[in-house]
Amino acid sequence: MEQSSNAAVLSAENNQLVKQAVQVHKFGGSSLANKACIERVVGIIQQHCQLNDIVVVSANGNTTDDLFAVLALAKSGDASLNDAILALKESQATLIASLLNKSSAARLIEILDKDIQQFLTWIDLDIAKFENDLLAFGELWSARLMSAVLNERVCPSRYIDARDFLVINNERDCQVLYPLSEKQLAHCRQPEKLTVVTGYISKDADGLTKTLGRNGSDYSATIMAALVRASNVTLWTDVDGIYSADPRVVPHSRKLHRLPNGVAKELGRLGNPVLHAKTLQPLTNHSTHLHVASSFAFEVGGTEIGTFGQIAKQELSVTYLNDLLLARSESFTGDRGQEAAQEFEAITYDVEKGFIVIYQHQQKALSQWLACHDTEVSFIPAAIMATVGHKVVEHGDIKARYKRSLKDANVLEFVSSENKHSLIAVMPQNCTIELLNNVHYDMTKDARHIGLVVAGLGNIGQRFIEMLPHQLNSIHALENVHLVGLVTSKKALVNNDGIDVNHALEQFEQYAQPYDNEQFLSWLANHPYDELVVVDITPSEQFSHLYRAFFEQGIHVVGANKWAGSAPTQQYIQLLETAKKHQSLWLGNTTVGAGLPINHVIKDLLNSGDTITEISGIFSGTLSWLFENYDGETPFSTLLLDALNQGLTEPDPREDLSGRDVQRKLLILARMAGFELSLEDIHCQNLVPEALRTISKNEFFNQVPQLDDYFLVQLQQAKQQQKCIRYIARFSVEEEKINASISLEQLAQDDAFANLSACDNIFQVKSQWYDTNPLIVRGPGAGRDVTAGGLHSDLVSICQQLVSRTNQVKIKSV
Ligand SMILES: NC(=O)C1=CN([C@@H]2O[C@H](COP(=O)(O)OP(=O)(O)OC[C@H]3O[C@@H](n4cnc5c(N)ncnc54)[C@H](O)[C@@H]3O)[C@@H](O)[C@H]2O)C=CC1
Ligand SMILES: N[C@@H](CC=O)C(=O)O
Repeated sequence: MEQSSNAAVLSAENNQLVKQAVQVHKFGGSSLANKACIERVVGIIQQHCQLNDIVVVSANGNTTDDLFAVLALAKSGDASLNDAILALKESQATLIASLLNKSSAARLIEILDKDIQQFLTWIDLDIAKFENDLLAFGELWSARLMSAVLNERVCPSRYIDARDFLVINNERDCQVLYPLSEKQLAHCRQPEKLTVVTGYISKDADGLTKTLGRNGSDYSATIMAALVRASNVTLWTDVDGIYSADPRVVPHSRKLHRLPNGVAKELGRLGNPVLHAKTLQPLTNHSTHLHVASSFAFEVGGTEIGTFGQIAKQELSVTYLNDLLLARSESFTGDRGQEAAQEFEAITYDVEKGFIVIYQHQQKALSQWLACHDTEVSFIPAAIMATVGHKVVEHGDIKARYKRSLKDANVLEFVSSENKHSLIAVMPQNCTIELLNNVHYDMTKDARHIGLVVAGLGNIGQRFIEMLPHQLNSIHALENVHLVGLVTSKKALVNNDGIDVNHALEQFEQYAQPYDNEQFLSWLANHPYDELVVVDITPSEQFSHLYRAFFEQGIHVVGANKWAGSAPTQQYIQLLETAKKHQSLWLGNTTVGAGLPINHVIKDLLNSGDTITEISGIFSGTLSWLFENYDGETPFSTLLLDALNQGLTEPDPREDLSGRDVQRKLLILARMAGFELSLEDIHCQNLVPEALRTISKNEFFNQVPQLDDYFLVQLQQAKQQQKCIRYIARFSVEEEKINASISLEQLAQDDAFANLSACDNIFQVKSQWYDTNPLIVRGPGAGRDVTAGGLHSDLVSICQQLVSRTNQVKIKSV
């Protein structure tokens, strides 16, 4: 088979990456179940691994179960043993032949034959002595095959049987003898070959094969990370992360993008199906981050476990463990109770009340332990349900909510865990799926973390930020909104743990860094929130070109920027389609009339079945303000600079005077009203003299008095006829013919468009229902407060819509 283009990255001669920190990638059995799965994994390795990384593998698919079955048949002397061994051999041989070229396959099948012979010899001798050796074949075959496939298709690779270096004390504790294992591993690794290591197996000091127990391969991966001081471990599995409850039974569980170490450990201890407490043990002493990601959807971001700030610390999850025992005894009080809890790694306990909760299989051992203490004990079947979150026991409100949500359940005991990360309810019956769903709903219904990125910190952007603290504190829909990014044309400040909204602009000044769009988009693609909203308060066409990439990533946009809404027709339609396809929301109400609700009016008429036939009025706050104030006494140019200083005009006021700004607004409204047209279809009278159109903005300001004569003449001519001048936009449809124009008109002094407060916009809408007596929306159409306020209104509206969204759980088996 041909090598992929990525193979070069991993080839020995051309490897630039060897010196980067080592990463460990672990692939579980379901990720390696068949040819297609293994090929997917090879693709992941090509994309995500460097040559000096370590790949840890579990046994392919159900191989371990099959080996256990063979073991059981061998022990019982069942007649079907030979058939079972043959079937196992066949399935391995088929897998090998499907993935490798003929000669490599033949070589591996020959070794497989020898392994099977070895099986048979052990069975003849005494299989009970070789149980672990037999089970170890699952991982051994898997590692051997993966390494051969990598050698053939990707890069030089070598597999290592973990028993050649990994030594543990015993199977019960599985404590690694680190110095010895580290030394032995160093001998086994070859730097120019990608190492594939068997998960799940190890040996003890006597050289006997030992397994690492349930989910042992995950533990193998983190042990490997500790041995080589890896920067990162990725557990590639069949779920795309850790959820706030088991997503197989709680469909509305949320993915937890980032989990603090302590919380993850507690979750593992209390029954999370993906994480196991043992897995996290080797990572406690150094700064390795752990990722859980799906090998079936590797483009979807998984869960990162490590050290994080405030936002990640707010996450809550609900977990449970059934089939436990609640043991009560005098011996479980005081120091002796502590001792028992430690000895049996109690799930929970209370030394004042004298109880501990353990697994049912521990009953015998606990009874033996108690026998020496000569005290009464009572055992009752029990289950626990826990709400887990960073220091959750310190939050009285969460505690109260948890108790309320369990008020109808028969809870025997509530316990706050010692590490403070869980509130545990002990119940005398197994926890039902229904109870789990109800409690999960109660505990997490408000949890939906929304990241907010603000692009543009000028005139309007700064006001938006100033208003933000009050908004976040007072609007319920914004409860879980976190400011995480600030962007201008030159610099960006991004903080996954949140930017202090009260000092956002100062922090931007202090910490923002130069950036480029690629960096920005790559950060957005990997953001750790349930949703991300970008608020575009730039005047930039270039920034509007990023919308498509935003939408492709499911990011929502609130825009004051008029470029995207008035883009060429095909581009605009494509944007709408992309947003729809990826369920991205896009609101741009401030692009027309600042905060005025003209967009709501038009949408409502259309949604109700009306047909719009005309839209006309004054759509420029700047030009409204100028012509309402211009009486020929103060020069027009002085007024223009005044409007600029009040924040009414576009950053370059020629956008207003040229009619371009109004042209865009008319186009946006006409599109909203359901018509397909482009800027070129709108005839526009440009009020900027030719000589001032193409010069720089600064030069324009120097020469701005050149405007004065023209406007004085226009005003005088109008006055001679007892009229005034106003810049009017008109759009109408007659027998499917569209007329759209913008021009300086002379209006009678009592015209509806001639008597506005300075800066007001007026929108006159005619429709089938509002025909002879048109509908009018009027009010301030520009300015810092109304525009920033309008943007906040859009943000609230998006967040309200997002609250009702449920997560798409991506699990292979669901
Ligand atoms: N002034 C008003 O009353 C209204 C303004 N608007 C719109 O609000 C937007 C902002 O206007 P102002 O605040 O007056 O502009 P401004 O010029 O004061 O500020 C613009 C900001 O955008 C940033 N920026 C420019 N290009 C960028 C890029 N490519 N990437 C990232 N950031 C970029 C600049 O660094 C600056 O921080 C404009 O689109 C304007 O049309 C909309 C409704 C009303
Ligand atoms: N410059 C614009 C600002 C709002 O879009 C205007 O004056 O209307």
